[in-house]
Amino acid sequence: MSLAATAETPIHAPGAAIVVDSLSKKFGDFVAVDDLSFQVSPGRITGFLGPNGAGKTTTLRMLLGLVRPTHGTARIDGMDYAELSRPLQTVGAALEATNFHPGRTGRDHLRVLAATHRIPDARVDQLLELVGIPAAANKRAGGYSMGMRQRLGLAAALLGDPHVLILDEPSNGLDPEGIRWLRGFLRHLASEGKTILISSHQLSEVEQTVDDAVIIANGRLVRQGTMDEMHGDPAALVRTSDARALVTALQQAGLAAGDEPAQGPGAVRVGTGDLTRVGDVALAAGVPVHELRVLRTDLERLYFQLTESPENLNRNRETTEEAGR
Ligand SMILES: Nc1ncnc2c1ncn2[C@@H]1O[C@H](COP(=O)(O)OP(=O)(O)OP(=O)(O)O)[C@@H](O)[C@H]1O
Repeated sequence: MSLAATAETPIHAPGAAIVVDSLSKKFGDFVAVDDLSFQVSPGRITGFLGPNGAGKTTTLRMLLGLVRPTHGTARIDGMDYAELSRPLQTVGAALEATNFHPGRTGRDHLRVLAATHRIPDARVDQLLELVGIPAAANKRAGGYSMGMRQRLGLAAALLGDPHVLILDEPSNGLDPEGIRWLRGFLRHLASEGKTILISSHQLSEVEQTVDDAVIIANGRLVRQGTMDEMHGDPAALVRTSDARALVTALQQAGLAAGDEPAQGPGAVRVGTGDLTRVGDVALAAGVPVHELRVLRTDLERLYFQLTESPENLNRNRETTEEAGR
């Protein structure tokens, strides 16, 4: 089943473990989250994306029962967080990478958490190994780098082996190797059937990690769907020394084709992802081909188009003129 959806027609994912429905949060007169609806499917990594101040953390905090919605619901397994009988075993969350007692070692931090939920110490060591900080486990968390704190937060989230994971900006502070590690790690967890929701204000960072995306701006949903849907219909880019002859040949073969000046001289866009077919048509027409590749929608550009369009322009961004008043 396709997860195709627009801002107006939210995803209805069968068996969704996370369901946000008409969710709003006001702080005084300020609407931080505005009638937001989306669902998150098991076995998939969903990116929760939006610029700074868009309302991502507030939404995640409502899912975790830390902020009370003004209107609507944010449910996990069909329940408010407070209704979950085994919360740590249901949902693991890492909201901030800084909330560790600085004087406590990483291992002790996890042990305290484990003890209060009757989770054996063996699980703590297993997790420290799994997130790649066994050597740092006996050092005080106060001396951890941002990346190490992220890994410790991830271990804490996984302590109860929950089937839902909610991670706020998990790649913050990770170096490129750490980001690659995180990507593989989350992919492995998703392959086990876990439901994973990760927030980020940087699409480029999560683009290769997520299967689905929910994009918000100013507290409102602006787009959601699978990454394939975000990329749009497949197209081919072919570069030739005779664009006119190639376009004619492609059109005669029943393919939509036209010049694509944005891609430079001699570029032709073809409405198919089937590169073999395009190459065969060019060969049959005797037209030289200098380049042939799949043309994808630039997601970063799409993200900026969506989040910086006039109606979605970031309300938190004051002009210097306004700031000076
Ligand atoms: N307790 C609060 N009281 C008043 N305003 C708040 C409160 N919490 C959040 N806000 C405001 O709500 C808006 C959304 O904040 P939120 O932290 O949810 O955004 P975000 O998308 O997570 O941003 P970032 O990417 O910077 O973390 C911001 O303008 C923020 O200042």
